[in-house]
Amino acid sequence: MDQFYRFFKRNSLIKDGSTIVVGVSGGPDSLALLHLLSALKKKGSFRLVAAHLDHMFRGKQSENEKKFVQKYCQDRNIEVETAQVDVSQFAKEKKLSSQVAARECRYQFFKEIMDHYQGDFLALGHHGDDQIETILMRFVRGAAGRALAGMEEIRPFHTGYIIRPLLRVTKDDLLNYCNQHNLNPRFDPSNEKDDYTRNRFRKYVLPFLKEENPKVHERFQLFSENVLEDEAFLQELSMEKMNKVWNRKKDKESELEIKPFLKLPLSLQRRGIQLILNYLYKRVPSSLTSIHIESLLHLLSQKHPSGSLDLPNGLKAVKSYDNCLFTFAHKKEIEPYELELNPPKRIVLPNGAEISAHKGPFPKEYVNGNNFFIVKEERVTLPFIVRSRKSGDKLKVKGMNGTKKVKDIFIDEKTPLYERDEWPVVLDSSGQILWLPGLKKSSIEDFNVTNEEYIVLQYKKQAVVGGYSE
Ligand SMILES: Nc1ncnc2c1ncn2[C@@H]1O[C@H](COP(=O)(O)OP(=O)(O)OP(=O)(O)O)[C@@H](O)[C@H]1O
Repeated sequence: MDQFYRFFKRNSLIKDGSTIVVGVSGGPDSLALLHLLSALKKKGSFRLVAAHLDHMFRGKQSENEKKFVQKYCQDRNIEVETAQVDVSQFAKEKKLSSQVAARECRYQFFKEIMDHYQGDFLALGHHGDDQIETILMRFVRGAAGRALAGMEEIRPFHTGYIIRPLLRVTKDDLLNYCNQHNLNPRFDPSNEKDDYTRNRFRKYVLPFLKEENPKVHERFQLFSENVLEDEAFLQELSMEKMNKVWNRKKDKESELEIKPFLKLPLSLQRRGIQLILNYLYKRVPSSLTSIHIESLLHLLSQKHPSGSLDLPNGLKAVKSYDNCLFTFAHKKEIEPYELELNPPKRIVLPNGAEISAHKGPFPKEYVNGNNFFIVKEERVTLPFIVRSRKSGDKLKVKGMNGTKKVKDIFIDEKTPLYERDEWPVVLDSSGQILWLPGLKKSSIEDFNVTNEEYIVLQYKKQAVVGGYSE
C-alpha cells in the first residue's frame, strides 16, 4: 500500500490537528481505506471519524451493514457516526433515480458530519478501477473538457476537501489487502447488477483493458492528471478571452458577441461555450453533451443571421446577427403596449428603456444621433404616443425619399429578433410615426436651430434608476 502513503507525502496535506472524516460503506474499498487511515493515524496526530449512511435500500441487510461498521469501529476505538435515510422515499419525492438520490443524501450526511467535527477532509474509497469506469462512461456519454479527467484526487468540498488516496491502486489490490488483514468486508449485491451502466463497464470492458495492460489504471490516472493540468491552463486562457466577448447579464441570461468570439481558436470557443453553460446552469444537466456544444458552434458560425437552439432544462440559445442570447426565459408573451407622453414627462418602457420629453431651447448637447428627437410643437399633435410596433408601420425616414417599413429598418439595423416586439415606436396623436428611438427618425424632425422653444425627446436604452416623474 505504498501508493496510499505516497499520496499523503505527495500532497503534504494532513497537518497536526486535522480531522479526516472517512466514508465507510462496509464494502472492501472503504474498509481497506479505514484500516489504512487508522494505521496512518498511529504515525501522525490527526483525528479520524468514520461515517456510514444506511440508505435503507435492502432492509435488514442494509441495517446489518450499519451495525457491522459500528462494531468494527467500536472494537478498534475509532470514532463513528451513522444515520439512516429512506432514500427510496426521497427519490420518489424529488423525482430522482435511486443512485442520484443516494448520492445526494450521502453527501448531505457527510456535510453534516464535517460541520459537527469541523472536518478538514472527507476521504472516500474510490480506486483506480472506479477511475477507469468513470472516465470511460463519461467519454461514451459525450463529456468534454475537465469532465473527461474523471475523479480528482483532491477537490474542494463543503468546508474542506474530498480526498481519494486510493486512485492509484486497483480493486484487486484492495481485496488482497482486506484478505491479508482479515477485514471481512460486506459485499453489496447491487454492485453486480447489469442494469447499472457502471456495472456493465466493470464487467465487460475492464477485463479486456486489464488483459491488454495490467497496469492500465496507472495510464488512466496519468491521463486524468494531464487533462486536469491542460484544462486548468486552457480554462484560464478562455476565461480571459471570453471576458471580452461575453456579457453575463442577469443570472438567467448571457449574451455573446459572435464576431470576436469566432476569431478565437476552436479549442477556446468550445471551452468558452462551456463557461457560459456552467455559469447559467446551477448544476450542469447530465443530458448536456459535446453534441450540444458542437451544435452551438455550428449555429454561431453558419452564415444565416438568425436561428435558435434548444438546450436541456429549458435553456435556449437565440442567435440574431452579431449577438447570441442564452436564456431560460421562454419567449415571453410580449404584451403590446401604448403609452401617452406629454411634455414634461419621463416614461419607463416594458423593455427597461426610458423616454423623456420636455419643452425648452434647442439642447446644446444635441448631436445628430437617433437618441434625440427634436421638433417644434406646431409640427405635431400632442400628446405623443409611445407604443410597440404594429404590422404595416412605416416611417418617412429623414434624409430619404419615400417611406420605409419599420420591419425593414429592424432588419437593416440588425435589431435582435427578441428585442423587436418591445421596441418603442413614437407617434403623435394624429398617427404619424415620428421616431424609432435609437434607430431612425422621420423627416418631420426638420428644424433650423433658432432661439424658439422646441420639444426635446430623449431615449435611454437603460432607464436611470430613481428620479422618475411617473
Ligand atoms: N453508505 C455509505 N456510507 C458512507 N460512505 C459511503 C457509503 N457508500 C459509499 N461510501 C463512500 O463512497 C465511496 C464510493 O462509493 P461507491 O458506492 O462508488 O463505492 P464502492 O465501490 O461500493 O465502495 P465500497 O467497496 O467501499 O463499498 C466508498 O468507497 C465510500 O468511501
